[in-house]
Amino acid sequence: MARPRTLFEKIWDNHVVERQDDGTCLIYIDRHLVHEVTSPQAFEGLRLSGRKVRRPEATLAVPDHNVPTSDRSKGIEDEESRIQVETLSSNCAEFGVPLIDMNDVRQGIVHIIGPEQGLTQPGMTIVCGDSHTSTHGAFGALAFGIGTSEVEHVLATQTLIQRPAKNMRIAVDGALPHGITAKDLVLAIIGKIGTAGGTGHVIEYAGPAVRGLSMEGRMTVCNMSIEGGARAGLIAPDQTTFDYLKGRPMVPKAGAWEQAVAFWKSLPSDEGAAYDKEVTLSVSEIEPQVTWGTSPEDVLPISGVVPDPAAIADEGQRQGVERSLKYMGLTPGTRLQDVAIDKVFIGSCTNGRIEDLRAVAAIAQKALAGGRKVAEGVYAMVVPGSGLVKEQAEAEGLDRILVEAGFDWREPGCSMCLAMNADKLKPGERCASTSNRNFEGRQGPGGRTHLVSPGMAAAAALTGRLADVREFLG
Ligand SMILES: CC(C)[C@H](C(=O)O)[C@@H](O)C(=O)O
Ligand code: SF4
Repeated sequence: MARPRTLFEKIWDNHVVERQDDGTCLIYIDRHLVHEVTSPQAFEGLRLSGRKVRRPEATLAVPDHNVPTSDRSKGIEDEESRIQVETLSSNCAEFGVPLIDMNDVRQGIVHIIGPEQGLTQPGMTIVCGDSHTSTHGAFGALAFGIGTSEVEHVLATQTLIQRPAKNMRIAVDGALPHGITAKDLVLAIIGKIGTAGGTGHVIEYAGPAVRGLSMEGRMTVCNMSIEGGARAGLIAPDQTTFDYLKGRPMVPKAGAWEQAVAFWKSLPSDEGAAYDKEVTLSVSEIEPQVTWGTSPEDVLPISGVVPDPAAIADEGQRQGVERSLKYMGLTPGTRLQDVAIDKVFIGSCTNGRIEDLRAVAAIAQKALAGGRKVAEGVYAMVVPGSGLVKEQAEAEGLDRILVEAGFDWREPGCSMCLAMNADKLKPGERCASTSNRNFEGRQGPGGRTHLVSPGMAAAAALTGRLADVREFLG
């Protein structure tokens, strides 16, 4: 009998074009997503060497990082951003690459539109010049970020030179308690394994708590694999996956659909497949999570207090925490729930999907019923992950609830996840954010980021401090 293989090994084996003695492989790439930040030099490289794009139909481009989230009819005010976005358009026109442009209703964050359009499918290899390409692993696709020179290589050849990653399995037991989401789950995982925990590995998430997640939740988990140091995240495809994909524009139709599903069902890891590293976590007791420092692993339950560096024996670690607290403007021992915030950012490829916006609107509606709105002095923005997410939210009336409750309803894009557009924190401002990185300056120079789930971000907006979302749930 054949050796039992993991999901990762199956996808890898299916895509090897050539294997060298040292294990390095040339692998075939099924889909290539492109955005404006990491593609200009790649197209320039093609131009200089007189090469074409090998498979334009397997490539899809969209501007997301530099687009404004305010009215777009006047174009982009910031010159650098405007040039980035215009360059993407002209490169796509020149090389015949399909483009969803800024004014197309399907425009959005690259990792939101791939799944939405059905470009992302189980068993595929998917790359993009962006670290959060790991998001697509939620569908059981091997998806990872690449650098600009690799973007050029894939554009020119539809292949990539890679060494196989190691296999890591994270099994999540139990069921998520009421009010606890995929975001809390992945933050808790990173808190446990650390930001280097997955280094050199592809993480396969398994266990009942993962199986019980919606596709949106699975994307949130896989999205942050990169923050746990992993090359990619993977979740075996199942009925939840097939139901999400069915009928999407780019998935196989009619007879080809049944064939595709039959193949997808062969992908999950075999019984007895070996992993290089295994971690088990139980979530039945976990609380909503919130980061206090400048790394995603600096995470605690909302009932916690700001850690005290004096209690840390290791000098390097102690200095790291001291530096984080200084940057974050936090005092050891402060209850996290007493930390006042200035801004709230709801969006990003981690939490900018329809389910996320529904969770926020549900809390806003409860608050409104109790006569509450976004707290005095707090600015809370909601940035849908794509134009289609925005349209869906508006069809459900979520925007009206949010606006009535005092939230700002914006146009889709990366926005204040990394502040490459006009949406930025001012120095010293503190933000509850549904994004994935709380690095120094990530949301604007001197800005302070606390990573939370959408419900927690809504609770922070309504109370003006880091708050426990469960206070708002019946
Ligand atoms: C700009 C881009 C290259 C970057 C990434 O690779 O992830 C960005 O999307 C981010 O989230 O930091
Ligand atoms: S939303 Fe944030 S994390 Fe996602 S691609 Fe954009 S900048 Fe990167």
